[in-house]
Amino acid sequence: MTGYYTAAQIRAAEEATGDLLSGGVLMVRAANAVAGTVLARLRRRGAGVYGRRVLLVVGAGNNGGDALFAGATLVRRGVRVEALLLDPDRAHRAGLSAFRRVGGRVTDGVPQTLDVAVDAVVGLGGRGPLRPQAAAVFDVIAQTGATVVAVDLPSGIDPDTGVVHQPSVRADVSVTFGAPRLAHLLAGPQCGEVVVADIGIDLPESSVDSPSNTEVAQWWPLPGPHDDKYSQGVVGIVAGSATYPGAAVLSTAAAVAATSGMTRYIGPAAEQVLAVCPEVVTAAGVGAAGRVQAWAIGPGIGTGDQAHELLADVLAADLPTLIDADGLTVLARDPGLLAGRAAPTLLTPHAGEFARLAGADPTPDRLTAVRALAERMNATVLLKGRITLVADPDGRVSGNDAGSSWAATAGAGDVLTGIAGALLSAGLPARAAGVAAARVHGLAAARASGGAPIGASALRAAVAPALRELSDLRE
Ligand SMILES: NC(=O)C1=CN([C@@H]2O[C@H](COP(=O)(O)OP(=O)(O)OC[C@H]3O[C@@H](n4cnc5c(N)ncnc54)[C@H](O)[C@@H]3O)[C@@H](O)[C@H]2O)[C@@H](O)CC1
Ligand SMILES: Nc1ncnc2c1ncn2[C@@H]1O[C@H](COP(=O)(O)OP(=O)(O)O)[C@@H](O)[C@H]1O
Ligand SMILES: [K+]
Repeated sequence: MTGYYTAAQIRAAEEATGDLLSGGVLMVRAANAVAGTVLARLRRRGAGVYGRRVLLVVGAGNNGGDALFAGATLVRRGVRVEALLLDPDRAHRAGLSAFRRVGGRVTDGVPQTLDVAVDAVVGLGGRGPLRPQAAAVFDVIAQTGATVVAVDLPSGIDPDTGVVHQPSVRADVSVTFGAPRLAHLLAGPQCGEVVVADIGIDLPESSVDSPSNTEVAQWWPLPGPHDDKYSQGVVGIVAGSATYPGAAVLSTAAAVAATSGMTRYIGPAAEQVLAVCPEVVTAAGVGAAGRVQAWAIGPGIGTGDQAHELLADVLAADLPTLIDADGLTVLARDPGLLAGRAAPTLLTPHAGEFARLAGADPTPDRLTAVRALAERMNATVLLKGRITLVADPDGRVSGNDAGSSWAATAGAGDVLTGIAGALLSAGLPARAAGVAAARVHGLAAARASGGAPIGASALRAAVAPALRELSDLRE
């Protein structure tokens, strides 16, 4: 599990090292990591590092200090390094003299040919957008095609909320120290590859995490020698309508693909569902469904009285329940439906449904917003998007970066509902079910796409190949 930290947590851990911080040892370690990352990127762009060109864009704080010490190391390796000081009077003193001592040059402009640009404008101390002077520098850098290495995190991104201010730096790689910051999850696509360097600081367990693929693979329920169709979880899907039969097909078929065991379907699209998945067991209503270990309700059910009645029936069963799409719209009008529930509830809104439930848009600070709604609803809330965030009422959050945005297509949410519902029925806790489903959903989207746009049916069809790939990681 990778934990993500606030700036205050990182600063506290640095301070706890005492002499290592005050004596500059931490900064030397950080600088070594920056130099190592720059050298690796220079090698990736072509043979040798001697004579290659690197520009350090240096701000007024310790973030700039990291880059100047790294620059000194690079100069000693024969790299042609120049430093552009945004605020020369406030540049890190010791760093600047170390850089100058070995022959590092200070410059006023961006060289025309450049291999790597180092963003050391601001790190944990950054507030607000990139100022105009720095923004103009990075505009010119973009034209050189240089690889952008961010020290700690790209400047212009809030370390704790991941808010990407405009303008801000977009990095190819971010090299950070001790542990990733919240921004590396919340603004993942802006950070590029994240390299975490050990600088010898200790951190407590984080309340925000993201599982590795191996962890997701270990959690995933697979049939064992003593399993039968009931022991692995039966999920009941309530979805679809005469207007939206597709939602029923996508969510039910996704549940069938996600786990073994049994999938039941309740709704008016039984014929269409059976045409795609003859293994699904259909029933006339929630009460007539027979044995079910978890419910997933909402895609395409409509928002009228009948949908309300269905949701009330499902919730009254007090089994683990996922509520999505129209189910969320109904719930937003009558949040009392959740009263008295003991079983886990997983709400899976996109931004619009979130706003209906919370009364306000989840942006810009999605982490705070999803935590607040989970606490208020006393339910686990999965906020969809490129970065999916799954919050428990106690404030713990698991996140997933889909890695690409091919899943941003109509019906993809129905597929997520089926996958997560199946995991709930297998007994996974709501937050784990949500984040594991989001991970496989993202992998399936990337796999189905291969660079071309896809529809939700293709995404659903790629769930099995994605799971096959994951199962290779099981120990
Ligand atoms: N203190 C240490 O020994 C260590 C510090 N580390 C580095 O130090 C960084 C934190 O250093 P600081 O606390 O000095 O803070 P930063 O260097 O991140 O930024 C602080 C400076 O930037 C200015 N600033 C804030 N927002 C700005 C904006 N949008 N545009 C332009 N300027 C802005 C502030 O006025 C302040 O002068 C970390 O991110 C990390 O890179 C690491 O080297 C580990 C050890
Ligand atoms: N930009 C994006 N990148 C990756 N995944 C995304 C992106 N936008 C949405 N998704 C994912 O795709 C699905 C879309 O769900 P939803 O908005 O409910 O669509 P629908 O209701 O049409 O099925 C969710 O799983 C969501 O997390
Ligand atoms: K930076």
